[in-house]
Amino acid sequence: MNKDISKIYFSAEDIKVKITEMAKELDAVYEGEEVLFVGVLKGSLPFFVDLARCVSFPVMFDFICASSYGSSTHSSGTLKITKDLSTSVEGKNVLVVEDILDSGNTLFNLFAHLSKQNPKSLKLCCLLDKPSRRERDIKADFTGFTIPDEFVVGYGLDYAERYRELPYIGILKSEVYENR
Ligand SMILES: O=P(O)(O)OC[C@H]1O[C@H](OP(=O)(O)OP(=O)(O)O)[C@H](O)[C@@H]1O
Ligand SMILES: Nc1nc2[nH]cnc2c(=O)[nH]1
Repeated sequence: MNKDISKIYFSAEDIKVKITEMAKELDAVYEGEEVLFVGVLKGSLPFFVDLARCVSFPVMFDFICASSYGSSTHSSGTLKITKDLSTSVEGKNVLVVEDILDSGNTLFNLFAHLSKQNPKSLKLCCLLDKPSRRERDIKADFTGFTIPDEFVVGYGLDYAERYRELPYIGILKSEVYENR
């Protein structure tokens, strides 16, 4: 285990099992449809590719690079889009694929941005949900794990750009961010 992690919350195997369950849920909703998966970079990347390979319907890929955190464990509340989508979402089934829904600031603002572009449908799929920290009225249509108010890293989730490569999701030792 990485020395900065105090506890593994979800192992690589736990994540794999959960993604298989989520893919079945998605298959039931999107049967016979083509879906544009919109990955919110950078944190969603591992989840995005693993999920896309597990579903049975045809998937198109696009990515938006949006962040409201920077090098902090608290949301700034404002969304910075550094790379927008490369295709139009108009008339398409759009599934936004995210690693975590926390304050809701990022996804609330992103949904406002995407819904203006008239997609056929617009839904949200998050691997993790931290409802106790919500500041905006937003819910995921598909959720993997609901977690308490702890800052987690790994499987795409970073702290100051580190730990994204870990195959599991764990809790970062508080001294790592308290000592910065
Ligand atoms: O609900 P919120 O409080 O807005 O938090 C959720 C957002 O925080 C993380 O992104 P981050 O801004 O850290 O960027 P990253 O994906 O590049 O790590 C995560 O990927 C979500 O986009
Ligand atoms: N790495 C990480 N990024 C987040 N963004 C919002 N919540 C979190 C979290 O718990 N961990």
